Amino acid sequence: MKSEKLIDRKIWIVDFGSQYTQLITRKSRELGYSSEIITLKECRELFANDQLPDALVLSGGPQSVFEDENDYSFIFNHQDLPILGICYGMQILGKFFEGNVERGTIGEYGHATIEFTKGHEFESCPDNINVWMSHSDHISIVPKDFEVAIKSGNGLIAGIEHKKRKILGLQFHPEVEHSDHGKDILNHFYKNIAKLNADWNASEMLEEATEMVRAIGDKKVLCAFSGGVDSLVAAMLSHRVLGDNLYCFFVDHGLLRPQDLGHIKLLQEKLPLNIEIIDVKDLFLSKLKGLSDPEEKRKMIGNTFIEVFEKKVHEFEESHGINFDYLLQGTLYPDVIESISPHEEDGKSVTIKSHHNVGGLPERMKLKLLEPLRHLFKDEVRKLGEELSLEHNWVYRHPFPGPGLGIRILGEIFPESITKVQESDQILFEELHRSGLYESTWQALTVLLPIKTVGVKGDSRAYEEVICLRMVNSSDGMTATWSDMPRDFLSKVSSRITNEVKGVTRVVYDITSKPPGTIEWE
Ligand SMILES: Nc1ncnc2c1ncn2[C@@H]1O[C@H](COP(=O)(O)OP(=O)(O)OP(=O)(O)O)[C@@H](O)[C@H]1O
Ligand SMILES: O=c1[nH]c(=O)c2[nH+]cn([C@@H]3O[C@H](COP(=O)(O)O)[C@@H](O)[C@H]3O)c2[nH]1
Ligand SMILES: NC(=O)CC[C@H](N)C(=O)O
Ligand SMILES: [Mg+2]
Repeated sequence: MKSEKLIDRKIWIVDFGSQYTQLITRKSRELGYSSEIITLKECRELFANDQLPDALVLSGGPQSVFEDENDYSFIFNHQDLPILGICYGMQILGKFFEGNVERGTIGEYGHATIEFTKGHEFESCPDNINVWMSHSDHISIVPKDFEVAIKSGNGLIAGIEHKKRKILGLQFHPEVEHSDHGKDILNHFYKNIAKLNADWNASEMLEEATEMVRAIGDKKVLCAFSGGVDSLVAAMLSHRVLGDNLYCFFVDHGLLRPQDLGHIKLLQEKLPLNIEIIDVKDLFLSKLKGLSDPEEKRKMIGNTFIEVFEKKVHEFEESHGINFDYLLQGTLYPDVIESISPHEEDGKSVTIKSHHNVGGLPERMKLKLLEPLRHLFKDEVRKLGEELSLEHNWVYRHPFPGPGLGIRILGEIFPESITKVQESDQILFEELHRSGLYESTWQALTVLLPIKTVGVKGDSRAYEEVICLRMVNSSDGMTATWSDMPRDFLSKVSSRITNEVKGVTRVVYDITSKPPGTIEWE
């Protein structure tokens, strides 16, 4: 379900299934334009209700226009609507406006040079630039009323512009990092062709998120509060509206690090929030006993979270006469995007991992979800945290997943394995802080590998387990590269872990990016 707020967005991006669609939103927002991804179906419904954006972007996509039977006249009949077609989106323009699209045989993948034609120079772009291509079909004859605006190094048409209307087609992907001046190219479209004004900034984001909370009225809200950036920002902005109607609960499932409980206690002391710690360590451990499959573990953790909150709801009804209407969570846009799919009506995409907080609530709970950050990316949430004047180190705290160490102990979870990860994690963070490297990586963690290797400790043979260090750089967790940490630091952490953590003889460093790896190991 889309929020009604969607119709206030300046730019809508119709998703045809490109792996880069999400980046178009990001880059547009970085340029200061509010934008949101929608499906073609949603676009058709909104247009049918006379709801139009200030500009529409048609994304790339894996299919070929030769197999596309959609009628796009509902879009193109709007003479004044600024439209940008990227890759597949440009081929849709080519077909609709009766140019010629040729089915590709070899394709053009990777870097290519492009050149702007005379009269079509783009602001802040030099004449020749390097861009990222990923297509096989191409436009061979420019449609009527269009001109070639950009040519590629190998003579193909790389961009077309309508002579009178505000329509631009690009065969390459300006949204990816590999395209030089990609953001300038998008900006040229928004600013000089579509004539939009930038409107997206921290106070606008805060106002919009607050409005979602205001809209629920005088209701009791149960907040799933982890102390992580997302739920902290969600709770603090909600508290300004809800005051005493907001009740925060922190679930101690026993899969936490020492730093997490410390952080919660500090927040309890320093914030105006009403935060209760629910100790359910034994419940979680008993539920997880015997489980070793990652998805089974994740689902069990997710369900147990719900069970714990359900009990709280009853307890408050019975003992305090308080009825909760809403569950407040720090769900972010990437979680929401993952559940949008252009291909299936019900919007289900392939499940890589079941996140503990997006499984939905059972019918019987009657709680509605309140997710004021559901339109934002992590770095935007951090900006909101700053706008709310929250302490810098709270806002820039590394993310920590809801299932906690449960997904950092591969296979079955035993109490001794929890201790090993807790202790190694503690050492890693002490050293990150000591060396001033905490903010040079986006997320740091240790994983326990349940395999034994031979080592030598104090002249005797050791046959013990392995700790893997993982540190990554990212902006929103959707993609990541491994952090190239200084050798001295890695060596210090490794020797402290093998010396101080019982049962660990070997430390390895994970040098896998995402994709193909994910950040967590399960
Ligand atoms: N231990 C917990 N107790 C209560 N709620 C939790 C707990 N862990 C996670 N949640 C809920 O699940 C949501 C998603 O978790 P997630 O880790 O993605 O966000 P976060 O903890 O708020 O921020 P961060 O990503 O920085 O760790 C949280 O916003 C919070 O609502
Ligand atoms: O709240 C959460 N519940 C989860 O179930 C979950 N799984 C992964 N993560 C965090 O999400 C980011 C991306 O992780 P992955 O690359 O492993 O999918 C990383 O920051 C992970 O720590 C989770 N957060
Ligand atoms: N990336 C794309 O949008 C590709 C469009 C189309 N599938 C092609 O191969 O040409
Ligand atoms: Mg967290």
